[in-house]
Amino acid sequence: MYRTLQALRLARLLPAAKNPNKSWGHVRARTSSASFHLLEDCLELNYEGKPMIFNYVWLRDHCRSESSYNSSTSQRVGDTGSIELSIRPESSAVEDDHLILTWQGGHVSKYRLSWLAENSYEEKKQATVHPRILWNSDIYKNANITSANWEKFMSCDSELKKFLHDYLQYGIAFVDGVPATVEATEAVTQRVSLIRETTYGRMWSFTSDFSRGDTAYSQLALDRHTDTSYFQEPSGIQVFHCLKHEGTGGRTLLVDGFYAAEKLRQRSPESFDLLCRVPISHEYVENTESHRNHIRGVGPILSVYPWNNELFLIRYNNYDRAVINTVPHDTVKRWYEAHRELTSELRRPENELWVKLDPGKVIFIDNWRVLHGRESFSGLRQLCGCYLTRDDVLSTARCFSLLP
Ligand SMILES: C[N+](C)(C)CCCC[C@H](N)C(=O)O
Ligand SMILES: O=C(O)CCC(=O)C(=O)O
Ligand SMILES: [Fe+2]
Repeated sequence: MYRTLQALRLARLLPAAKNPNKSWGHVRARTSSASFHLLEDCLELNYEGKPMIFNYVWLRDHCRSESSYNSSTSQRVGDTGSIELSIRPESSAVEDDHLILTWQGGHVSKYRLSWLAENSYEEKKQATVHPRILWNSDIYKNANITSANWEKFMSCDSELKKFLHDYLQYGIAFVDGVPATVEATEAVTQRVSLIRETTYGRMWSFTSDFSRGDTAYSQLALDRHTDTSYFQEPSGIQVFHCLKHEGTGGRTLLVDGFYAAEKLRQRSPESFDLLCRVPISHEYVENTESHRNHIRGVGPILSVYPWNNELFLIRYNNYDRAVINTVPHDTVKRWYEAHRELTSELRRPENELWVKLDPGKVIFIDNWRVLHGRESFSGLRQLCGCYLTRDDVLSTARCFSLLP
């Protein structure tokens, strides 16, 4: 106890700013589980056995006092543009599980130690942003995930929460018993997110009538792919509801793109890195009597968060991939090798989940993760659906505490 107090006093007395030679020195404070010392431009904190470092500008910018932060709107009030970039605290202490810094000019900032720990880079780089269960066909089937029930889904938050939980884990989720109409399909999507209107409409309902300049509007088989890869930000969710099918074939193929990409990362890290680094264009060019579009988006096949290397997006659509003209010939050769390796993983039969979408069954597909395709078919087949925004489904999930 005595030593703790002494250390605290020492920490307060030593003005870090006026002590350049000793700036990284041994200004220490201890409570039962925390110690810290002041370095040249940052503070090193050891909390519950974990070391972490906070820059002084960062600390001033993240002050949670009323004049710096509005806790009822969770918005910053302080002006980051007027913080002295070489700012340093004049005194520092740890008291009651808080770090207390007094800045030049007298402003006092107080940070809960557990808040600092949760928000430290050291913590974030270890943590998974979006925990998931990667699957192949057996893994998915053995998990016995049940579909949500339309009636309950529309009225009961616990049914929606379970659905969202499954959707976040597997990147696909189903609602059963939905009336086979566009209106009911729209209603079911409104529980989850907002519709992303595109050139195909808000809600779309299509047959193989070639009404648009795209092979989706045919009876042909479609290999696994993600949709709207030609958007700078591909659509977050794909919703399908087969309203009618009088004929054969037409099953839906689903492949977990992240399962395949993680296999590639294990087998061939250089190929994985290359697919993360090389930007590729995708294009939607439509020139018919009724529709003219020329949409182009650029981005790598795989995207990972830079701080923890976690995958968050796969764009894979060989139909819509545009001319590659931004990559030198030697890199392009390596890129084709890496693309082939990923394609082989995606095409492994054990990774393919085939489902027949019958009227009543609405599927939600995470279009940033799970690829879809279809078997060729005969007869009249009417499919309706829409794209939904990704930010809003994640927001719904956070409101249920399903994501940090
Ligand atoms: C879903 N819906 C039929 C409306 C549009 C299909 C878009 C097809 C396009 N090749 C793509 O992959 O984005
Ligand atoms: O017809 C289908 O089942 C899906 C076609 C497709 O890939 C799409 O519309 O995005
Ligand atoms: Fe598609």
